[in-house]
Amino acid sequence: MSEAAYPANVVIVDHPLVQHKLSRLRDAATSTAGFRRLAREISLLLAYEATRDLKLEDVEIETPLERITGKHLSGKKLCFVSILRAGNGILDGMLDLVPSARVGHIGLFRDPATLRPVEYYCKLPDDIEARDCIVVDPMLATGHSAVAAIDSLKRVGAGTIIFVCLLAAPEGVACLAAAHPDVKIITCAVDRELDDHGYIRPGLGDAGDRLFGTK
Ligand SMILES: O=P(O)(O)OC[C@H]1O[C@H](OP(=O)(O)OP(=O)(O)O)[C@H](O)[C@@H]1O
Ligand SMILES: O=c1cc[nH]c(=O)[nH]1
Ligand SMILES: [Mg+2]
Repeated sequence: MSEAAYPANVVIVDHPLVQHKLSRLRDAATSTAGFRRLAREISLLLAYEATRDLKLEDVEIETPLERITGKHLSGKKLCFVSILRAGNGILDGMLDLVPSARVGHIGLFRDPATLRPVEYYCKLPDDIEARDCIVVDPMLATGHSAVAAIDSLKRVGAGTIIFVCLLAAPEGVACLAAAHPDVKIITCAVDRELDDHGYIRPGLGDAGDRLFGTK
């Protein structure tokens, strides 16, 4: 997928720090501890991009020297939604930047034979319909997991939804954009292709296993 062919709702974060950290995440020699730390650091930078359209309103502030009109956040409150388990590797960095956000968890694993997601857990804030959601998962491969998670959020009436990942495959971008054209997709890169096992190539391997050291 050439850059010109991306759907309009795709944002590639080309900041030098993000691209540098992404290369270190891709490197097979990066340790579990290093991978986890890098995922957290890069997520904080992605959170900066994902929150750039938050609404502001005027607020009166007394500085030590004078009274001014400043700005503070207004509008809908935020909820981060982590697609378990690898989403938790992104969640921590996001919460570093927005510690007051509520958090939902949707547990999905990909059936290795069908590459279809199987839901095993869902816990969302009671007031989800009053919140905008940032859904986090490091990998957008076929796109089926992201579509299933966003289907669940829309069923319970979530507000605006943004999807944040580290890496996407062209197939995943196309699938998510077709199912949910209203959802902005923020990623560090769109890689070449999916392989026959549904892995992103060149990719970074299995994000969950690299984050948690399970293989
Ligand atoms: O776009 P898709 O083809 O649906 O694939 C992407 C999904 O695969 C990975 O999770 P995995 O199923 O390996 O579960 P894990 O997070 O528990 O490791 C990844 O974290 C996504 O959730
Ligand atoms: O490349 C991939 C695809 C799905 N899930 C991963 O962790 N990596
Ligand atoms: Mg995994």
